[in-house]
Amino acid sequence: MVEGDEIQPLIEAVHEEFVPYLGEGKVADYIPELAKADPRNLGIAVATVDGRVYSTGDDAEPFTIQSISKVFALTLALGKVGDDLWRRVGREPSGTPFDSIIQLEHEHGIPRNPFINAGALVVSDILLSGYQPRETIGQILEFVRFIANDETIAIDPVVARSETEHGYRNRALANFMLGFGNIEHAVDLVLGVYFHQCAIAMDCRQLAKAGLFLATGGRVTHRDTGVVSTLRARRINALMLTCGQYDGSGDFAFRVGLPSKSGVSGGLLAIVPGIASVAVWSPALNKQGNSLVGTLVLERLAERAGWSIF
Ligand SMILES: NC(=O)CC[C@H](N)C(=O)O
Repeated sequence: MVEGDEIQPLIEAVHEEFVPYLGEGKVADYIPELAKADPRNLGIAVATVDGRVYSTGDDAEPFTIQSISKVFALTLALGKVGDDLWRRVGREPSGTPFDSIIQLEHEHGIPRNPFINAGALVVSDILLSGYQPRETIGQILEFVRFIANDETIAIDPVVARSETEHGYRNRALANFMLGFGNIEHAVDLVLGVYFHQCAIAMDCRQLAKAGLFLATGGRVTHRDTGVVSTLRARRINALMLTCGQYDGSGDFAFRVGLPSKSGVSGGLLAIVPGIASVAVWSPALNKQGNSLVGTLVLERLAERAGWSIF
């Protein structure tokens, strides 16, 4: 298994190997601001459990983390309400696209899992309980800054506004679940929280550091403290493996073999339990709405480093 100083030359080699593929796939355009992304960007960062960070390519370029934020919002919500959360959200892969509404009618407004949009909207609704949207957004941002040990992480207001103006499907999902009694706050407030968490901007190094608590069994490396219990960290990893790539989760587990979460801006976070947290960013997407080159990079990296949970 590749470790320590062997990681930097490895990620540089994998970066070089996949530069010729940049431009394949399609940048998301249903949020107009995301359509401006350059499909030729590729950044890779690896944060190891000993606190070191290795990175290459466009590793210092911030991008909005979009659905990767669902991991952090879920962690925060589990901290607030514990296993009660699972009365309102399931834990099964959906086998449908991230913004699908189809299962919600059959399943009475209970989303399949917290990583599809419907599930994340319920998580936002849970986080809103007892707080104003501004406070809730502040709590999510503070949590991300804490786990990444980086106070400079911020929300991109232009992307948040762009999605607020065009988030028709998310509005439909929230209203539909409100009709089933599985949304408790006004839809605009829930969407406000959700769109702002999706617009948290980070570069690959910051994202890899933010995910590290899932590789350490729940501990942050910069302070001698736990964020979640080891059991909860394992369970979040289990959900990332089964649901983190939407209807591409099975193929991702087959090819990469690591718990992961994707975002429609082309970011990917993958966890190597006990070893590292890996962030890859390349904006052009595959059919499932996950980074096309990012997935290939993770597949090669996991293979060459000998990283797999299996
Ligand atoms: N897959 C994603 O990253 C989706 C996030 C995006 N903000 C949306 O709700 O559509």
